[in-house]
Amino acid sequence: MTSPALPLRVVAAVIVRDGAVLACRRAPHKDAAGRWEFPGGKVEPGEAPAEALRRELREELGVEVRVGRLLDRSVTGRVDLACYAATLLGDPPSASTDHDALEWRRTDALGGLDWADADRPVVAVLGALAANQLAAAAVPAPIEEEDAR
Ligand SMILES: Nc1nc2c([nH]c(=O)n2[C@H]2C[C@H](O)[C@@H](COP(=O)(O)OP(=O)(O)OP(=O)(O)O)O2)c(=O)[nH]1
Repeated sequence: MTSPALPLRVVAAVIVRDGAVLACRRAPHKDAAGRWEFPGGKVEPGEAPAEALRRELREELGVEVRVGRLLDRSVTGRVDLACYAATLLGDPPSASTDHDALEWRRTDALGGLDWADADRPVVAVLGALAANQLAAAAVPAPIEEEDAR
């Protein structure tokens, strides 16, 4: 008898800068090519979510981030996606190993993109946040490593 596949534990960063967030389009060589998402990836065994997120952003965008609050965690199909607000510690990324387009957008302008199904809940959360709430969420929580374990 086969058991249902376990959810895939994925973390993603909503990087906040000057009132906008970074949306990324999956490159042609990735699954779900052409769909928009927030940068991140799979959590490895034994890794804390914030640690996985910092590793993924270093690998794919070449940036260092400070991880802030958990904005949303939802399971959609096989994907268990936890999205954290984050801020850049240096310059913004100019390219990605996993994406063929990077766009800074205000949260009220995210709806026009073709988002991955798993990202729709966080896009709805972002659409309902005021600019000051978004900025506050990007400030790191003192217990960031414990969030959403
Ligand atoms: N990074 C990321 N992945 C997402 C999002 N929404 C969503 O459904 N996914 C899915 C796509 C993939 O099935 C999975 C994560 O894959 P990935 O390709 O980004 O992760 P990875 O770097 O660890 O994987 P890999 O290239 O080693 O296979 O989660 C999102 O907003 N960000």
